[in-house]
Amino acid sequence: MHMNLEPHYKALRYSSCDVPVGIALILTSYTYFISSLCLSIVLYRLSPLHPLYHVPGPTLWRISKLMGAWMSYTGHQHLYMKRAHDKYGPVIRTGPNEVSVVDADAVVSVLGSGGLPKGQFYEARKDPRAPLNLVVLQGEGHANRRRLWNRGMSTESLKEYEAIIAKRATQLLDCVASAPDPNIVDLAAWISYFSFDFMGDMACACQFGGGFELLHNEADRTNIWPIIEKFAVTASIYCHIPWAAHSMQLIRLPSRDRLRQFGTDNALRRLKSTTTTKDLWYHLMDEAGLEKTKPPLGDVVADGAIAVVAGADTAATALSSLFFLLLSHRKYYQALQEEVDAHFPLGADPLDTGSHADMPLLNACINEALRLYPPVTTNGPRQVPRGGGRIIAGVFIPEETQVYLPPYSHHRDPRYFSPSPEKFMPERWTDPALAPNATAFIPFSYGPSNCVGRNLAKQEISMVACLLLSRLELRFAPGFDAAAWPQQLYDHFITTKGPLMVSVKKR
Ligand code: HEM
Repeated sequence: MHMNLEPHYKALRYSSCDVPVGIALILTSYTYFISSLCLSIVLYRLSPLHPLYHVPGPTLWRISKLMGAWMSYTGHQHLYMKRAHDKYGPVIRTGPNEVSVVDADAVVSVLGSGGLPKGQFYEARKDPRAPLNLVVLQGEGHANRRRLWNRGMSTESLKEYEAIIAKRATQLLDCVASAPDPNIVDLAAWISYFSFDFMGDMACACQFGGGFELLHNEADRTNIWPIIEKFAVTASIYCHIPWAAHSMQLIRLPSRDRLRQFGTDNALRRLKSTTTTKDLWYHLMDEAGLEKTKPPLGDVVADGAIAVVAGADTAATALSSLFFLLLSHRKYYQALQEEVDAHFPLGADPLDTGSHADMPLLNACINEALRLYPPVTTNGPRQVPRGGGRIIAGVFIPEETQVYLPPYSHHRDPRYFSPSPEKFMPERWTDPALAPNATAFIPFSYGPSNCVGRNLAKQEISMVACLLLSRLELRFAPGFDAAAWPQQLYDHFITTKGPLMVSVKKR
């Protein structure tokens, strides 16, 4: 029997000499390889073999951190996390090797001394071309640097800073009170100008010239604000994905480069100035000579820049949220104004800090603003070190897992803030019957890496609030959609915010 083998010979001839067929074969096998690899990773991450199988959470989050990156891109990570906690409970899986915990005891065991170190998330925030700043330092290096910062935030140091805050707060008052159209004033923008100018004075000697002068220029001519926000947004997205974070360390990021350049320029200007003012720089540089060895200039430059990043936007968000809440609740606006008037009658200086401790409503309103809209909404995670897991909130969490303790979700948890955790209720801080669980109140985090600038921030917020309430009558601008304002608070580690339009009358 004769078989016609011609077609088979043809096929063989084409496959051996036709290059596209070869490439197609390689691509096909590569695609099969990659798909089966991805599929096996996905199946492993969902399977009972994964050490975090027992922790509940949305399926897509268990599979990949791409969801985390996307949530940060939208700026709504805090809302997604809160919704997931409401659905799945206090300990949820937010990534293949990541959990989020809402639990007051965990605040102490995770963030307190003897808790968990910072991990992979903070690696992504390191600038490979500059010395490390306080936020990304760990262990002994962190403790040594923190000593300088603590001196810069002592009670005596804060006393020294009062005059710097007072000067900028008065400038803010003048700008807001003399706005060209008193019926449409963007209070959030002016407050941000104030806090950038103030942090510039504190950490970069901008009070001696060459500073940001956003208030004076009525605009951000130095472009510092978008530089910081761009860096914050970019970093908040890529630090979810370890391989992307490592690649980002290798490539040049314009916002990171500009931030570094900005720090260096400020340092040079500060070094040239002959000031004897004890600002933050004075302490970071150890100009008093209290350390055995002087800190290297590069470290101080890195910390000067992080002071502006960590201190300006956060305090501005807190102040803007405070005014938003007061304007939305006139009863409390008036009550607080009465408290301010009682402490600062005509002729008294509302910038005097001596009364702050005796102003219960002021402190309660600030706490409520920090509770409902914490300026660091989700905060960075800690990481379980190698060498065994930990029991956190009663759940075994294996080694190398990243652990978030999101302030936004803690602050709206009815176990800790009742009744009505979603409501602005300053009396929960003044009426012992309504006392919240203070351990779950973590706007400044907790433990050895908590916010070193918290007392400065409170002083700044109190001084500005007293001054504006005593000198101005504020209302939402006609037609302003106040209900939409909280939706424009975007979580990018720090918080970006929309305009807060008010009408202003002098009192
Ligand atoms: C209302 C205003 C502020 C809020 C809500 C806030 C909140 C926070 C939070 C949540 C952390 C993270 C701690 C952690 O990793 O667990 C932090 C760290 C930090 N904050 Fe603030 N902050 C504020 C204002 C300031 C100010 C005015 C400064 C002054 C320069 C400042 C400087 C820092 C620094 C340097 C760190 C790193 C501390 C360390 O790692 O040891 N913050 N802040």
